[in-house]
Amino acid sequence: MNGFEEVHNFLTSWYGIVLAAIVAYNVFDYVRVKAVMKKLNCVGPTVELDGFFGFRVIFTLLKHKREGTLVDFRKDMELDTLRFRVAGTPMVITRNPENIKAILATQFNDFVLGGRHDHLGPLLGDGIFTLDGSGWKHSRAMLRPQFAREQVAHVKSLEPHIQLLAKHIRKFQGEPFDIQKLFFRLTMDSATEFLFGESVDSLHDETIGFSKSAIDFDGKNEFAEAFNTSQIYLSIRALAQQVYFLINNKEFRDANAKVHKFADYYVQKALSFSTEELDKYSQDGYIFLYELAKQTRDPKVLRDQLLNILLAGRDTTAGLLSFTFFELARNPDIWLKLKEEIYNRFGLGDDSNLEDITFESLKKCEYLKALLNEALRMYPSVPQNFRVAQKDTTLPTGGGPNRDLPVFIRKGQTVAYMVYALQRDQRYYGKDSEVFRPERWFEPETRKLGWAFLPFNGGPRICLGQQFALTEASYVIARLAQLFPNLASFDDEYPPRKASHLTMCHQNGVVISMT
Ligand code: HEM
Repeated sequence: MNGFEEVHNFLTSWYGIVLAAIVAYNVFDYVRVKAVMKKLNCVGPTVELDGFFGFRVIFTLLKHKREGTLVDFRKDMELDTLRFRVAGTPMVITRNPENIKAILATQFNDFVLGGRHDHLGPLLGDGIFTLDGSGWKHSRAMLRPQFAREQVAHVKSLEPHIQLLAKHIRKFQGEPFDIQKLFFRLTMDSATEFLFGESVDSLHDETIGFSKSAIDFDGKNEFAEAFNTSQIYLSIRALAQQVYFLINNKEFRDANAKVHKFADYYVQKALSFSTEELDKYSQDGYIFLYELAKQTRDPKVLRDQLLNILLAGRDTTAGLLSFTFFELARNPDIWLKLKEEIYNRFGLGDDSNLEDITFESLKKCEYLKALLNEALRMYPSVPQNFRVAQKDTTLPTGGGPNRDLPVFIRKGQTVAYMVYALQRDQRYYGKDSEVFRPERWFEPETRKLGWAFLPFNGGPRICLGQQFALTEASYVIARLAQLFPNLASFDDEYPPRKASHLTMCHQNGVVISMT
């Protein structure tokens, strides 16, 4: 066979055709991308050398996850914006505030949530947190008014949960305990009460004299645990990206079924009431489900939206409280200043006037506000997040030799934005950006931060529960300062190891003592 015949045979074989198609596709794509980049007046993202197709990155990420340093990975990267591959899949990451503003606000319509609906769908269905486009718009329009009304009212309903939390703390009699575990139970109880009209009472247990048999219906006791289990699987599905469907075992499906059973029970109860009855029951206290049931009678819509909000609001608030107490316990001077403010405004001890602690009066506690800002800066509950380009587009800056030209983002490209890294960047927070210092929030520099402080996101998808969360966290902190003036840390590791699932918390808990 001569050379010509060999080439002819290769080109007409199946593998020859496949290879030629791949080459042709890549040439066509290259030419197309060059033309689009010229039209959009931008350059390609700076590409980081990432070894063989970026397979090394997977091992690096897993190592960081195991060690509780996943969010610290990339924090100190030299460039603001770059592209690297994770097991062959290109990913652009940025911590530049201008780029983040473009993704979330000025070029909002160029980006979508990507695979979130597939990853979280088995538990959350179609709701504000999982939907894009018109489905999201509709959800947001429906849910927004509920938050405006709720903001003012909800501190009173927190007090019974605080009393239970205090019982748990007292039972340790000054010995060290993990307060993070208790905060996760507290926020589950308060969130279920606010959303469904009845708490799952996960803080009720034998150790403080409650019997487990005191339940209303089958499934209530299992709910909190099932929700936690399901959330772990959801975070693994989100990590698994395109192969998310492989994570779908019986434990996950059973946990979802238990959560749905619980939610369905309350949805059916709400649907059995007329509008007048719903109004009457709401008079005693705000119930999210009952307000929503006045707008829609569709049980699936009600269930999905409630679970979306529970997922968005519960762990985030528990994480904020846990990190705040972690730092308070390590910093006696900050704890002292906080107590001074709380005692001056609301008094001290069991007999302080609870009526004085309201949404409005908490907002006037400037040191408490600075403390929460600082906790959200150093430990944002959502430390990194993703969007996917739904068309060829650009990010405003980070490309070219001086890293100041617009960067090309192709359709389908995942862009990760690193809030944790951004909020510890010395360019915005100064040389002591790694120091927990609430006082910085009284300095003029922090007024100019703009998009460099983003714990609640920005743009049209900004957190709906921001005021709700800050009010709840403020109330819990103020009440604990009144009830337990003495606080000590038993965590000897700093910086703390952080577990990063869908949200961030302490990998090893927050061990403190309180009396
Ligand atoms: C410290 C507490 C909280 C933090 C740090 C926080 C942070 C965030 C962030 C970063 C997002 C954007 C997620 C994204 O678009 O990918 C978000 C969305 C959302 N949050 Fe929060 N959140 C907190 C508490 C709450 C609470 C208590 C609620 C409700 C009771 C809530 C309800 C929501 C909802 C409904 C969304 C979706 C908004 C939309 O997509 O239009 N959040 N939150």
